[in-house]
Amino acid sequence: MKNTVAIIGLGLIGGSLGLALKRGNLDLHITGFDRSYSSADEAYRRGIIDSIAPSAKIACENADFVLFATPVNTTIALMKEAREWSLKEDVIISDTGSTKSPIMEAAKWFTEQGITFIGGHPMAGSHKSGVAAAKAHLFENAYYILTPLENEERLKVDRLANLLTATKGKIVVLDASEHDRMTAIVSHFPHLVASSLVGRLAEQEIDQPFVKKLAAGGFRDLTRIASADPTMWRDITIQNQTELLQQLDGWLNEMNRIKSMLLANNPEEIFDFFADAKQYRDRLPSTYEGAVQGALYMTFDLHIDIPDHPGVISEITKILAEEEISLTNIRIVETRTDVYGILVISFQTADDRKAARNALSTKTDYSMHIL
Ligand SMILES: NC(=O)c1ccc[n+]([C@@H]2O[C@H](COP(=O)([O-])OP(=O)(O)OC[C@H]3O[C@@H](n4cnc5c(N)ncnc54)[C@H](O)[C@@H]3O)[C@@H](O)[C@H]2O)c1
Ligand SMILES: O=C(O)C(=O)C[C@]1(C(=O)O)C=C[C@@H](O)C=C1
Repeated sequence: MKNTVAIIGLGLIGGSLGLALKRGNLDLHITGFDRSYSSADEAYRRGIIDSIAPSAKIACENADFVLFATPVNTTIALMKEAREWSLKEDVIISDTGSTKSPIMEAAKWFTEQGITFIGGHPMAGSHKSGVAAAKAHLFENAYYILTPLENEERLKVDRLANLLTATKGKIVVLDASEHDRMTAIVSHFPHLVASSLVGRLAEQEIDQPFVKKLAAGGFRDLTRIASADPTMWRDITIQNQTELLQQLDGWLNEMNRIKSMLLANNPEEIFDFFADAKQYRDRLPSTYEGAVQGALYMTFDLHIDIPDHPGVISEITKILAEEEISLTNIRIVETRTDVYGILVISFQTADDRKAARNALSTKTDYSMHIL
């Protein structure tokens, strides 16, 4: 008999999970519920789910796997409602939330009843939200973190991991509090900084209306994530308050250090500050090898969001050849940075890159990004 998977919340992440599970060709029936009927309907029409459930309760009561993909405070509220539901005895419940400790705290009730809840968090996403942005390959090569409670049976974790192999993510098991401490520095705190930088620009614009027109590559790269969904980030910020306060203290110390550096205006000290950051940043595992060139050799990179199959590269290079656009480098990125693109093509000029982007957007459906 087919296993039934219930996905609650059919936005970017729930939709992408549904697509990945479908692509995995597992013998599954996927049912979905979203409080927005139009999202559920779109998910059904795109083949992300096989049926629309009339409520979260009905979706979950028939399910072998439940995946909550709602904003994290909503997930906790739904987990509380689920205490009244008649779930299957051997159901495995998981979530996709960006925070884990409060969710695993709420999960203890399920464990006490003999019901399995294993926290989950795919470390890939976007500033875009909603089912329209869902992609089957969103999680490919990304870390997919699982946070089982201490006494969780290994077999249950394996069953969930087995289901999630369809995402082609790299499954790792972490302790929930360790997870929250790490995501605070690599994801949650940067989000606060990005949004506050945007706030600073908005403030300055009052006196200098022209300033926002000057916000070019640097500002845009650094603040892309500030365009993400405020409900999702409100909930993450509330749930990871303690770690964020720790990060903020560290940041304030760092800003004071920078202030002293600016006051001293010592060229060597300022050079070392930038050089140390560059050295570390260039060595991050997600930094594209070869993307950082010497100052005399500038390249124009196009990041293309592609599924993981070999024909794609020849399809793309064929289009570029037909258009007589030369490329200087092409590489596949094993791990991602802040987009889900995995193919990076470099061009000698901005015009070549523009022409390539135009040609590829006419002839393919792949999303493209210039970082
Ligand atoms: N966006 C990312 O980059 C990203 C990455 C990894 C994990 N996450 C986590 O995944 C979860 C979902 O994020 P997303 O980006 O898919 O958000 P999203 O806004 O794209 O989707 C959330 C969906 O949940 C639905 N929803 C809200 N309340 C509901 C309720 N009570 N019942 C049923 N449906 C409800 C919304 O209508 C929406 O369709 C969040 O917990 C987030 O922290 C997000
Ligand atoms: O790429 C982005 O826009 C994201 O914000 C994705 C991102 C991240 O911070 O890396 C955001 C939240 C998730 O929990 C995981 C991934």
